Amino acid sequence: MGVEFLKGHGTENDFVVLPDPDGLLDLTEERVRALCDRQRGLGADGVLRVVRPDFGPWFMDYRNADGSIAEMCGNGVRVFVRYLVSEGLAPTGEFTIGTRAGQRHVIAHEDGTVTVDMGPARVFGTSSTTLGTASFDGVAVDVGNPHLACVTTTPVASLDLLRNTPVFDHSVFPNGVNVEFINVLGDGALRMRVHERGVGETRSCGTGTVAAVTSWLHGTGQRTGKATVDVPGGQVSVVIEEDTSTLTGPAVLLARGELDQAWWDAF
Ligand SMILES: N[C@@H](CCC[C@H](N)C(=O)O)C(=O)O
Repeated sequence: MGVEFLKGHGTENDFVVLPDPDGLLDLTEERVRALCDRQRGLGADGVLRVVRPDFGPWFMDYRNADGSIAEMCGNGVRVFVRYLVSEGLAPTGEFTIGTRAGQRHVIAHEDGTVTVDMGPARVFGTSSTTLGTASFDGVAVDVGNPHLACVTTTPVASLDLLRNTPVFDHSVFPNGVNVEFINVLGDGALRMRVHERGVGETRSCGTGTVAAVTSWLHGTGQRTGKATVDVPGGQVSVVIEEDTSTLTGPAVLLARGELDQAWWDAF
């Protein structure tokens, strides 16, 4: 028997899902890197290991494509929830899951979309980033994981995030940072591109969209509000409240199979 896997995505932020209810898989950094590699592995932005702890709700063990561990992944939660519901491990409707950033209340809707209570989005300062020769000012936002969310009038479609890696201030972000570039399309309508810590550019980042809306509101002197966020992989909706935030968007499972045991054992 090989290792069971599924492949899924949330607005094209894609994940390998590894069901591991009893926590038996030895998910090393090297295995994560191999799984996420788009040539020698299945290819993904990250891995979601599905674990059932002795106490408490199903736990999402999230890993970035480079093998690093992150506290939270908003798109990952939606895909994780879709997996639990499709397997009959959780009901359509409301329940709670565990993440490294704490427990998250979710709603699995009948139409396949998922709403995630993302917890508070906390502004903890301002900073800037350099991309190539251009500099962007932004707001530092903690959504369980760190973000630098930069609202800019430079069309985000024109940015070269493939050849350029955002340079950031390590004294503000000692553990690295996810960097968002945001255009305001209208009241309550944003467009975003993102360079994720531990991955590179992705086609969507759920926590990043929450940071983006928080940054836009902050810039307009508001603490609460809502917006849709267009990302290269689709669109999500974000609501920012005083004490918490929610993210709603699609979640897709597209394949399942078995990893060859010899391939797994090679790492
Ligand atoms: N794509 C995720 C965020 C994943 C973690 C991030 N790369 C980090 O290191 O903090 C999302 O949808 O939120």
